[in-house]
Amino acid sequence: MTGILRRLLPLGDPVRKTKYDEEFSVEYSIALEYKGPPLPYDLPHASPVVVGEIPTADALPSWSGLLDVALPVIQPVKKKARPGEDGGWKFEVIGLPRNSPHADAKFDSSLSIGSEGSPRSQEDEMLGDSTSSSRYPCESPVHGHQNRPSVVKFRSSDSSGPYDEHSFVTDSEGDTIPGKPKAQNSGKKGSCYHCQRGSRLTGKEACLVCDAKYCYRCLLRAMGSMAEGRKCLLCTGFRIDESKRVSLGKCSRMMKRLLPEAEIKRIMRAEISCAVNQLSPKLVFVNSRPLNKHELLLLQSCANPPKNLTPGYYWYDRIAGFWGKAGEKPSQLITEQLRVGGEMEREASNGNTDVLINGREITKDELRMLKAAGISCKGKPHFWVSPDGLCQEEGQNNPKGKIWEKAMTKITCRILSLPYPSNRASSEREVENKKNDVDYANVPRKLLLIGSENSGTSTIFKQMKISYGDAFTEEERRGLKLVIQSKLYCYLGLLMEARERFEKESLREKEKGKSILVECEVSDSGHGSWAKDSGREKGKGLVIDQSRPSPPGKIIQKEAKPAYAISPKLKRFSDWLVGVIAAGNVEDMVSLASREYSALIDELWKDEAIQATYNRRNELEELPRVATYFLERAMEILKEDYEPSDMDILYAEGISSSNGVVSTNFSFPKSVVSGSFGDAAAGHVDLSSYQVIRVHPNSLGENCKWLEMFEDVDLVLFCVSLTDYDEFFDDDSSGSKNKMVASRDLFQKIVTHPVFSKKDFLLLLNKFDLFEEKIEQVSLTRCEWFSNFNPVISHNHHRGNDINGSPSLAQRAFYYIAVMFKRHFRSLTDHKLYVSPVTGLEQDTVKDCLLYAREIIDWDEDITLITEESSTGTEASSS
Ligand SMILES: Nc1nc2c(ncn2[C@@H]2O[C@H](COP(=O)(O)OP(=O)(O)OP(=O)(O)O)[C@@H](O)[C@H]2O)c(=O)[nH]1
Ligand SMILES: [Mg+2]
Repeated sequence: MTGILRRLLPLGDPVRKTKYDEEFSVEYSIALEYKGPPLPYDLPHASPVVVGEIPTADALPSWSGLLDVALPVIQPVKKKARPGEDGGWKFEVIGLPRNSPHADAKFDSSLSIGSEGSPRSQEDEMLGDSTSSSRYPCESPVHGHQNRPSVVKFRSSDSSGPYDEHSFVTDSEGDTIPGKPKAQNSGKKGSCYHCQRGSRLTGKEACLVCDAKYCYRCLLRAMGSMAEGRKCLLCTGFRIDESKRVSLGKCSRMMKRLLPEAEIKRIMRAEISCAVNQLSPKLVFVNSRPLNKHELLLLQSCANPPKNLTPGYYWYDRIAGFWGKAGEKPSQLITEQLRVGGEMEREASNGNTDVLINGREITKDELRMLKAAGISCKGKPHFWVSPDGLCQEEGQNNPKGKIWEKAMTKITCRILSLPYPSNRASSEREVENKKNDVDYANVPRKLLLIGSENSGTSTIFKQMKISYGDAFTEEERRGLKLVIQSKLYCYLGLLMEARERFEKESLREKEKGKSILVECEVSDSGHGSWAKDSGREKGKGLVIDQSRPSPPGKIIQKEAKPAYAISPKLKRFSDWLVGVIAAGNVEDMVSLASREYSALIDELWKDEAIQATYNRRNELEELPRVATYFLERAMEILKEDYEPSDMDILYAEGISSSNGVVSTNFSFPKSVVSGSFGDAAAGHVDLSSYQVIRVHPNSLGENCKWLEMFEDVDLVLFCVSLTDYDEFFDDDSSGSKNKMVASRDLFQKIVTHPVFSKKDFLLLLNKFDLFEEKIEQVSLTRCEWFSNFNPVISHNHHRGNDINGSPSLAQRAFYYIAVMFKRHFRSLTDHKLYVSPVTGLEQDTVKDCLLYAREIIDWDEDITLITEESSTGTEASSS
């Protein structure tokens, strides 16, 4: 033991951050401080949790969590209901994670927020004892915590996986997700963990985290809105019990009886897609090495991925594609040649036959399978097996036969539970092999798509995928839906901020004495109702005679209500929304409680002040153009059952919420034979497959170190937004920095990275459509790098070629920029830079880029071939 943990103190009072309406959920932010012996790490802050759905009287924002591996589990136990008092949460230490250096530390068993370590208050007493039936969900004897001792002993884990069930793991983004021990039922065996009624035979649903099981009547009370799927309220935010991963998204009959279909769909989707429930790469060991997030992604997104991948130790034969659990025979044939995990060891599958396949000693069952395939194993040979099953002894060019060709192999594999390639895959391979003896000839050409922030790489990637790649999966669509909905809230937030600005402006105008008059129609009661097209300024001193009543129906002028003002209720909501956006919590809010707000959003969007702000959107620089596309359909998009169309996906700002590495595969003719892109049916066409991998610069790590992952790409597509030339951002080192110059710097970093020293680069100068508009308004010389741009402009010039056929201003500027990049590239390398204009939102221009990319790759391969042939020719003649 290293010391005694005295108490957890709040850093100031818990703050009720925002509360904008009684009937909606409340958000709290709590910060706790550790007072004790020094710890070797920083304490994370508790993140606010929004609890949706629970009615006000019972609303109890629940938060519970491990502060860190070595700190105790704490959870709120009671709300002090003193009127006019904010917060007032009492916390109780309920246990310690295993392996904690403080495992035998002593705790104050009840710790109060707001009044340090105070004993139970009168209010506590009034609210009742936590051991009896309670008013709040988390006070109830869920998990059997009703008689909480100061330190709870956890049941030890029986898991043999590479993780400690209660420790923290990092998710795919490197964030820490706490685990939780199994709940213990304090009632009789087999009863509901909540009401403690029923028996083993009573239907129950289990929490994915702590495995507490609830009966039909208690399920919703215990699990609330199930924002992360089937988890108790107190388990929200915790990672799931890995043994339950296979049941993610699989709905039980009880849930079907309990909830409407749409609700079940939402819950199941949340369960599969929410960030905390994702498999952590660090828990998957391949050939004795834990994966990183890129490797896990590669493994999960390959053509033939491992089925039901859960944390554990696996071995993988990269050459033939065999995959199995460590120490066991192969269970599957997955896509070969994936760069994941470490090197396969001889003992990987615990074989004891002295016969080796690709360096692994095979098991007895595999030996039987080889015999059934007619492959002689006399003399304990070491085989080299290719993905198509071609078997030859190491170091000899003498094929022993193909494993998968014999009918007996299939039967033997069935009997011995060994993997066998699926019909489709094996027949495809045969066709391919017949077509071309070299098996690796059709390995996809890899294109790496990268560019600085906002350059349009995700739009181009999506355009490629929609047009030629594999369709978006259900999961990808769900991710995109979250991206679209979150961005929509951000656009609304921007409008709110602008509204406030406009309101202040108009008040200032008013103070100066200018009044705004609007036309309105007199109603039956003699009052004027506001006309829709309000806002004509009439100047100072225009007096309206209010004493003479006007007849109904007559159009009169009256002073406008303060423009851009909104009701207090909308103002509260607006402030709250802006706060959520500023705190970067939009996605959580969308996935947890979005539908609670739809009525308010509807009201807000229809409000005159917001509409008036929206009508001035051209003045809002920070509001992207695509915002219009989504805002006009706000209500449709924020609905629960909204399914984004391909167009919505294309216009969305991003590909997934994590913005990590994404890839797509497609095929199109190898050379320009058919004349039609991707048209395999037109005549004899040699198809090549391609893979486009899009990487966000933020995920490249310090000094772009992750670029090493892409050493095998055939072409780098570097994307630059042409409209960046007059845009600036605040840079830590150099103050305000031009975005085009920043793009050039990133380009230089990538071009000069050692793994790319011999790579071809195709520069995509994107957003040509916007550039054409901008260049007419803003000179290219706004960017210091382009200060020499001085085109001779014809008098007849207009957009597109002028009437004499000479290039337009935009085209000249484009060529100039292209030349500047080419010169820069030349100064860094000894080869040529290819450049293409593109408009990411237009399919044709993206298609042209792909055709160009194909030509560069094909041409490069031809040149290599010619060079190789001529050099072997020279050798032959000289010898
Ligand atoms: N008009 C127009 N807009 C474009 C074009 N390409 C991209 N955009 C828009 O520009 C914005 C940024 O594009 P993205 O594709 O998200 O850019 P990105 O490189 O993925 O940027 P980050 O993910 O923010 O780093 C989006 O709103 C796109 O809709 C284009 O060619 N023309
Ligand atoms: Mg983007």
